[in-house]
Amino acid sequence: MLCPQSNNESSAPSPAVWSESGETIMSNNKLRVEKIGGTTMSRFGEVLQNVILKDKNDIYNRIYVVSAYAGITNELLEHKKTGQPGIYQTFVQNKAYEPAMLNLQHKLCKLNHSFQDIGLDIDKADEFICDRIAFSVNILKSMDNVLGSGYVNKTEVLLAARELLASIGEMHSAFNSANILQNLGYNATFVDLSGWQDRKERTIDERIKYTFENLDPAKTICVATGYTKGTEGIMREFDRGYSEVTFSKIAVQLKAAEAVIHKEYHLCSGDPLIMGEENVHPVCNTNFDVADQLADVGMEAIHPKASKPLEIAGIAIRVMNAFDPSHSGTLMTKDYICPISKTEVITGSQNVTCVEIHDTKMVGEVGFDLRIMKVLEKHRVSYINKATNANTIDIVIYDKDCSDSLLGDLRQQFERVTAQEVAIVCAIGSNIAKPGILAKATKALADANINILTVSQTSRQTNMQFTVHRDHFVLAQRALHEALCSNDPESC
Ligand SMILES: Nc1ncnc2c1ncn2[C@@H]1O[C@H](COP(=O)(O)OP(=O)(O)O)[C@@H](O)[C@H]1O
Ligand SMILES: N[C@@H](CC(=O)OP(=O)(O)O)C(=O)O
Repeated sequence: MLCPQSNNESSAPSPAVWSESGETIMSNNKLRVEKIGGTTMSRFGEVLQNVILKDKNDIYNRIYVVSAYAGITNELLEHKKTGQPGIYQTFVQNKAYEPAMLNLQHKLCKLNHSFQDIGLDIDKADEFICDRIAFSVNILKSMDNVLGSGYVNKTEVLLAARELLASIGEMHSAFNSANILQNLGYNATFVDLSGWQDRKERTIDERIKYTFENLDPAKTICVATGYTKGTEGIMREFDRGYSEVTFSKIAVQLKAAEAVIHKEYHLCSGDPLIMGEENVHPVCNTNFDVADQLADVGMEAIHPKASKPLEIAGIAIRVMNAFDPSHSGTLMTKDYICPISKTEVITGSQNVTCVEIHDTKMVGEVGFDLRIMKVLEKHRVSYINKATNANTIDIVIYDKDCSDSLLGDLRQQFERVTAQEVAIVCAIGSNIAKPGILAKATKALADANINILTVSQTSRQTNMQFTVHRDHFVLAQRALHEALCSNDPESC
């Protein structure tokens, strides 16, 4: 893989100072808050070497915010991509959740054993997770009883159960990681933001402030749970991918110099799984707008609700490949504009539907679109893309949002409403305002014999989006990458 090393050093703000009320009033020019994703956490031996202990003379002033090991939150709640039910769904459906919890306990203890060689104290780790699971089962039983009584609001209790279950995965991985570091002789602290057995009501921000008030990251490596308990409910507000929200809130509160995300891939010029790793190159620099464009089609280099507060606070995000430690990763800053006009990333989604609303009364009717938007709002559906002409509006939405009731409501109001499963492919860049770049993209698709169903680009010129037949998803991305990204990997 080509690794263009551009100038992507972020400029560090000045040192942290805590006020009497505990607020940080100046930036901490040393502190880095670093999030480690679930798949990466499962290879913790490599994380130790490549990330945490990479430079043994510079290990402090780091707060690691960790996700549950790969697949664990899927088992606790439901599969993030397929929706396959986990323990939470078992609880919701009033089925036997206790054996499922014991099964999970067995799995987590087995996972513990896989970390024995890198220093995990198996007895302590097993005791920790078994205690927490036993206690969680008791809470679930109580919730079950309360639900059975019929006196309480079911939605609220189920939400609390979802919070409790979600927290188990991150308690486990954070406890283990701190324990391994301690056993290797480092001063490390398990920072438990799960609010375990804490009766006091705190918001997420209050809990973060309260927990970090008495910690000095300059003297201890902090390993924090990606889950934070708060009165607003991290699951209710953000749901899956919540570790990045904890990560972002810590970075903002402690005024970190940089917020780093360690993943199993670089943010690349194209999906390595589609283009082949050898055909893509890491993106060195980009901006938050590009990150939002990626998230809109499901490639969450960072959760949009996590990136926004960082963007507002002026904290740069660095996305790194934990398994390529010599590469400085992708630096995202607010104002970055690629000095030359070029496409930085090709991405897309094949889980989308194009809803076509055709109505001969549309032409010239002021506010026609508003009626469509009201139906979408009623069904709480956010659209990815919209294309329009005199009598037709096409709206691209995720398949999971295209329900019969949504289509039914649209059909009641408009002449002809059809839905077609499609794919969306995007050519994204902080500076793609170049005459001919759209022509080059459409030519690449035409040369690959791909018919474009809809096309859209705003005048800000950061994202050219094409809707194509779903069968063309892979071919379209390869064609666009070949035409727009393969020739100038060194130029960022
Ligand atoms: N331009 C790209 N660079 C890197 N990965 C990409 C890109 N486009 C799509 N992907 C895919 O996105 C996935 C990572 O996206 P992400 O939302 O972080 O997933 P996860 O939920 O698995 O962490 C990778 O599995 C990769 O196949
Ligand atoms: N484990 C949680 C939180 C999270 O952010 O995980 P990951 O970083 O692996 O996406 C989830 O799957 O939602």
